Amino acid sequence: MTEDSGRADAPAAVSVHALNKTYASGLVALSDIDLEIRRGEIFALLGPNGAGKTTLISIICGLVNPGEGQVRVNGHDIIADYRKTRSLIGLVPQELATDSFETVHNTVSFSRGLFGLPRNDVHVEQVLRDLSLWEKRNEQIKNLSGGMKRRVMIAKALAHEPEILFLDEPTAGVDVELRRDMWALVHRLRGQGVTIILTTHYIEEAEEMADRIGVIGQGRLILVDEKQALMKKLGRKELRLHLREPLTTLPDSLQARDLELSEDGWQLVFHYDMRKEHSGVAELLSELEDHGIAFSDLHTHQSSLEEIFVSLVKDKR
Ligand SMILES: Nc1ncnc2c1ncn2[C@@H]1O[C@H](COP(=O)(O)OP(=O)(O)OP(=O)(O)O)[C@@H](O)[C@H]1O
Repeated sequence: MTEDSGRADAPAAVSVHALNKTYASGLVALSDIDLEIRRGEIFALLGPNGAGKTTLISIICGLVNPGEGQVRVNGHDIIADYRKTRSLIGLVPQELATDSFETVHNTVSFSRGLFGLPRNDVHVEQVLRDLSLWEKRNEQIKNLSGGMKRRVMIAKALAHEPEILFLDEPTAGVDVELRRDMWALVHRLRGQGVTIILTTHYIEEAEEMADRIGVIGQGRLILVDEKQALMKKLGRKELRLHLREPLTTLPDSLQARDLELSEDGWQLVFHYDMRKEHSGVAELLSELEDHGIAFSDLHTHQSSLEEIFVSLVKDKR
């Protein structure tokens, strides 16, 4: 920890300004990203495959060259102060680095040395114990199961006591036990003041873990919000009623509801918040009955992540 951490005027853990990235192939992976990640928070970058999450965190971690724009880590520029910013960051990548003849303990201990830090067996032991790797400390990495290798990747990322930990798709293909251990570890680290940034394409994962969520789609940061506020926006469900007789217009008393009539007049679509105790569905159905509007079929539908992104992007325009 630096002496200025926790101060109200301390720089953000990560500050990204006007960042653009176009790969050599011509693919625009990031467009005009502005983002501030606060110290000590758990921030989830949520987006579908190919949205640009890995590109963004790889730039912050110094693994991919930024195109245009500025990225600062604890106030230090990632290019001008590369060594400094890299030493503040721990990264658990999506891909497993496999097949090492080195032992678990040495791998984690060497990783610390790569950042120019002195040996610290107490810290390494703590990290290995936290990740249930202590019993395996003398195993060669190549002999470990996939789950254990993933634990080693996390241990390596923590070896140099980073202030900011990046987890790229941390639970993709991970067993329940590791998932649980990982979340416990994340909460412990947060308790120590570590900033945690994770990428995910699961709303549930972002919901379970994060203080704030940034939604990214097609290289654009669509919105950044407190988890509670965002989950409210994402919790919309749709009820679709197929009518017995087509309607030409909605009765006046129904106009105020979040209700749409399809163009052909055969369907009514009602949007409601599944997180609210009173969805309004019962009232709607009884009002329809009062108006003599009968339906032959109904079904409900919860917006998929993809649709939510589409609607969020649309709302932005
Ligand atoms: N080295 C590269 N060269 C060219 N294009 C790339 C490169 N790396 C990624 N891309 C492309 O950039 C876009 C963003 O990829 P990125 O891996 O950042 O997305 P992501 O949100 O992390 O997706 P995923 O969850 O699938 O990892 C994708 O269209 C991807 O194909």
